[in-house]
Amino acid sequence: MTATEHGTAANPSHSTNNVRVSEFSPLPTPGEILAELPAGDVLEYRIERARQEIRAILDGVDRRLLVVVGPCSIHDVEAGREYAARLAGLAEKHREHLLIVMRTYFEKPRTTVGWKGLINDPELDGSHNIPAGLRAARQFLLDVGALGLPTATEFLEPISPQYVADLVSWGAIGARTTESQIHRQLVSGLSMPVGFKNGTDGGVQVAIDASQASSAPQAFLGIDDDGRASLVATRGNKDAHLILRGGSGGPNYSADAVGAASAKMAAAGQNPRVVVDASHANSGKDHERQALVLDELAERIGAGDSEIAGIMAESFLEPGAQKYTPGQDDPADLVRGRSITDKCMGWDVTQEALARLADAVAQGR
Ligand SMILES: O=C[C@H](O)[C@H](O)COP(=O)(O)O
Ligand SMILES: C=C(OP(=O)(O)O)C(=O)O
Repeated sequence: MTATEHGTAANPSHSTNNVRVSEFSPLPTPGEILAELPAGDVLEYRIERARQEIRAILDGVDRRLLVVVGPCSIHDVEAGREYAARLAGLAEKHREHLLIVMRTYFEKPRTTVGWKGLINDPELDGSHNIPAGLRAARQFLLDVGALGLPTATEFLEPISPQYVADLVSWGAIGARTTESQIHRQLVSGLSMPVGFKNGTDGGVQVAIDASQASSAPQAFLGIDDDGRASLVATRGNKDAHLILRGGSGGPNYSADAVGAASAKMAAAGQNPRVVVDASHANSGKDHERQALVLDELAERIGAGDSEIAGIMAESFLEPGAQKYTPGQDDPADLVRGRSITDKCMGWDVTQEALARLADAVAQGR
């Protein structure tokens, strides 16, 4: 007789299922949450128009620069709304040269453990009130949309997009999940342009493969609007593209690195125009370096670069970041408008960096 963790091999009626699951808590269905917090015709029209504009920039038809900018993560919706209102002003000011899309990131991939974002833990205390998180994320997207500002997010979970993706104009798959078949399949069915980050080791081939895989039709397991497990058949996403974010070997935003990555995308039959992330490994996660990276990119754009379709930057009301551990730290002690995940550029630096990018586009495109 073999002893096991839960009994003996002689006791076949003992369940072998969900041995390490402590709870299943049904969520409201996507259909229920969408009915509670509907987009409405005006916002749907704006989102579709923003997606078309982003597509045109990625294809080089619209000569503006796509600028995906905003907090590393949304943890305080009220501060996030203030940031959005300020950014909407900049979007209007620079609309001739920049298409500004706000980072509204609600799901954080962690290197090990840590706060996983507003959807997973909206109360920042480890209580994981996911129904409240889904509603908070959706309400935030509605609020930002009402300002006329398009939104961008990372899709990290295969189920959460059903609750929020209709309100998103640009999506990303992160460096830690670009190689995942689940995420590539997901992108093949998403309605907006989606960029794949290169891997955390700096490898771009995984993102090129991802772009190819997601542009093809796929069939996989997912859920429908009623939350039913479903076979999902997709048409493929023709607007997949590459995001260069640097890697463990260092940055990859130099003209040579961008040129090489762009040529590899073209050779694979994928969009050669790329988005360059000034943050993450391209700035060594140093928020002050982000502005320097953006200036270098602006210089090249001003000199006529045609490979950079867009840039990404992490920015919030206050510069830097503050350490926060759910269940240990008190949310009441947090500095308002400062990131609790990666370090962000502060507002003043952001304004100046975007103004220089707009000037560069005016000069070079
Ligand atoms: O942008 C976000 C972070 O870089 C990513 O989520 C990893 O964060 P961590 O290394 O702090 O877990
Ligand atoms: C997690 C992010 O980036 P990366 O996947 O490049 O680490 C991000 O942009 O928030």
